[in-house]
Amino acid sequence: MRPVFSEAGLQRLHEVARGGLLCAFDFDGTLAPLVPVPDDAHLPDDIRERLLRLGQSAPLAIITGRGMDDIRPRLGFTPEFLVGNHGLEGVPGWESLTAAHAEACQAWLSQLRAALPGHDPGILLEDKRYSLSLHYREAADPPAAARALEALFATLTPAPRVVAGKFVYNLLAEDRCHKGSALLRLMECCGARKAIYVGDDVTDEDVFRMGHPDILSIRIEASASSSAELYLPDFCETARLLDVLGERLRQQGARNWLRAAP
Ligand SMILES: O=P(O)(O)OC[C@H]1O[C@H](O[C@H]2O[C@H](CO)[C@@H](O)[C@H](O)[C@H]2O)[C@H](O)[C@@H](O)[C@@H]1O
Repeated sequence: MRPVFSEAGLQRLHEVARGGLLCAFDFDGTLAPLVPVPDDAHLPDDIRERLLRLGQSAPLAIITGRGMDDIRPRLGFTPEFLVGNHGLEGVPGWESLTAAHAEACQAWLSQLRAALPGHDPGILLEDKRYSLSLHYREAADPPAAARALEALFATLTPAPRVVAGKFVYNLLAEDRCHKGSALLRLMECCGARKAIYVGDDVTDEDVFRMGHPDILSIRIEASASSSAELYLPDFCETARLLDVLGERLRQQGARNWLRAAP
């Protein structure tokens, strides 16, 4: 992994920052700072303004683990593509696949609601209809809560795909719909030549590990185990990345081809 703000990193950024680029972002930890309570997360005004400016030069996609009903009001603007539930919701053409996910979630919900009262009260169950998140950031003993949750997941039927994140476990139905396949589908839908994808967590690795030659992947925070090509040291550098990317696209005369010319 190389830093974005290095000679080699900027060269890669400049290579992709031309017409035909789709700019895609994760939400929590990438566009919005992480906060202890998931419901308190918000998009900072200065990031929203930068995204609106960037959106004049390239189509925007937000691909988040949150449900669609949750993410939409947090943005305060409408990107060309909004994908929720780690790629399960909002991808054009995939609408018929969601019913099986909803059914699996209902089964897990009733089993978890019966079992969770015996566990740390700091564990938070987030029902996102097509996937579930179990947060343990606020547990009295987070490592013990994580171990107890993992043991509990092993008893669930049908067996979920468990993806660990930042003080969270995501329960997903086994499927090929994930952030990586969602991004490829969005590129196909809008005819994007290249994409840039910025994310910070484990489900973003579904994009990074594809190693797709037309996708420049950027992780927030360096990590030896990540497959992302470049990194930003922390969330505070997101604004700078949006500025540099936007400026470069403007210099290249790039236009958001999905919007009518002004
Ligand atoms: O794919 P993302 O947009 O990054 O969403 C991933 C999960 O984000 C939220 O949880 C995370 O952010 C919370 C707010 O900062 C934080 O409290 C929590 O510890 C993090 O795991 C969201 O609640 C989940 O539904 C998303 O899957």
